Amino acid sequence: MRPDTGRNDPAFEFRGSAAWICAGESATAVPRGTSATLGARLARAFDGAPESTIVAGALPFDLTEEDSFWVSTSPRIGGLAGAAPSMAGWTIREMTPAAVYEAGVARALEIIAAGAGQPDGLQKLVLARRLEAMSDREIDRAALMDRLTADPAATAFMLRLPERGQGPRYLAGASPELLMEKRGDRIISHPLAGSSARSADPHADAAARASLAASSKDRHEHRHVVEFLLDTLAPLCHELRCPDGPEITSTRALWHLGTRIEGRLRDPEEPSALLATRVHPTPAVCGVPQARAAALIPELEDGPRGFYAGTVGWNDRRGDGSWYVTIRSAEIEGRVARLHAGAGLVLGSDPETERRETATKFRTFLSALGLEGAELDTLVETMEASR
Ligand SMILES: C=C(O[C@@H]1C=C(C(=O)O)C=C[C@H]1O)C(=O)O
Repeated sequence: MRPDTGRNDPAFEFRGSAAWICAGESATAVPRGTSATLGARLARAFDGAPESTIVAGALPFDLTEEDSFWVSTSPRIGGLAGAAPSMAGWTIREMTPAAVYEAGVARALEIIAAGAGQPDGLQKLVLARRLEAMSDREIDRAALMDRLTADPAATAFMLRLPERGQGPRYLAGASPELLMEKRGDRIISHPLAGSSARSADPHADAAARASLAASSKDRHEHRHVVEFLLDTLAPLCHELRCPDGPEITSTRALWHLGTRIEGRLRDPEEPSALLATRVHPTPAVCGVPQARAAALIPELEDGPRGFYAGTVGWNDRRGDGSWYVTIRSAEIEGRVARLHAGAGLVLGSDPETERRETATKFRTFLSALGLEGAELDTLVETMEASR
């Protein structure tokens, strides 16, 4: 059953495994700007607004580019969703051919190898590739949102973006990664890094889980993210804790290494949207050192990330809210969905394995588009096999 969100096309909508929140009738756009002015724009949006007001939005990967925010004075909030109507008729184009992606990975690995042992050498880089899915009809966003909700391990989102002249544009996805949640003075971040494809065969699935748990390469990849978050959050918190090592978490398509980090803020007044900008971009989507990685990404990728690998979320009057890493996502414009997927590279990564990982990561959104079963398996296998 679909949640009764009151309207068919809200400016924003988030659905988790147990609750949903979406814009009411009165959503208006927050004036656009970059993260440098976000605090002031949030304050203005909440100034004199009713208690129930919520601001929701998306921050791009590159925080010097403009974000996209909505304010709703009468958001609708409720308990659970469900079901998945079917969709059909897709043409898929790999915008980043396998060979181009692998060449980018190989180049990044050379840079990592050349910097090994040097204090400011590149240690980790997340490289993404692109895919376009074109439907033979206008994409049914309500059906898509229902299908994105199918995985209880992820939070589904659909958010209207500024138009670019080809009609309404949306950011949609099912993110399994919590960047920042704030309730009062308590914060949680649950980074993921280190991945392995799941399998329909229970034995193969258990083996994939076990080999991820034992993989020192993946643990190394993961440790970068946790260390970055602990270092960034430490000055903001008077209490900060996390388990000694990562746990295994999963979505329907992937096993991941994950670590739940919890803290108590020194300044509980700081809005969750701004806390999200402080920790973004983590090495789960960028790299180490951060500035070096952020400069290399546009050089080594074959197109701009836009809102991919940024963050989406919402923020209420008290500053409480939840922000998710914009992955397993796409931009939707008319009949076209533009997908991105990336993989973290460290010393010891292999270009072909990383390319396979991106194919698996595309699976989440492609299955939400209605591609499933043998059709989806064949598509992902072709992507894995193509050269
Ligand atoms: C970059 C993506 O995912 C991120 C990278 C991961 C990895 O490299 O193992 C795992 C989870 C995410 O933090 C993506 O899905 O596009």
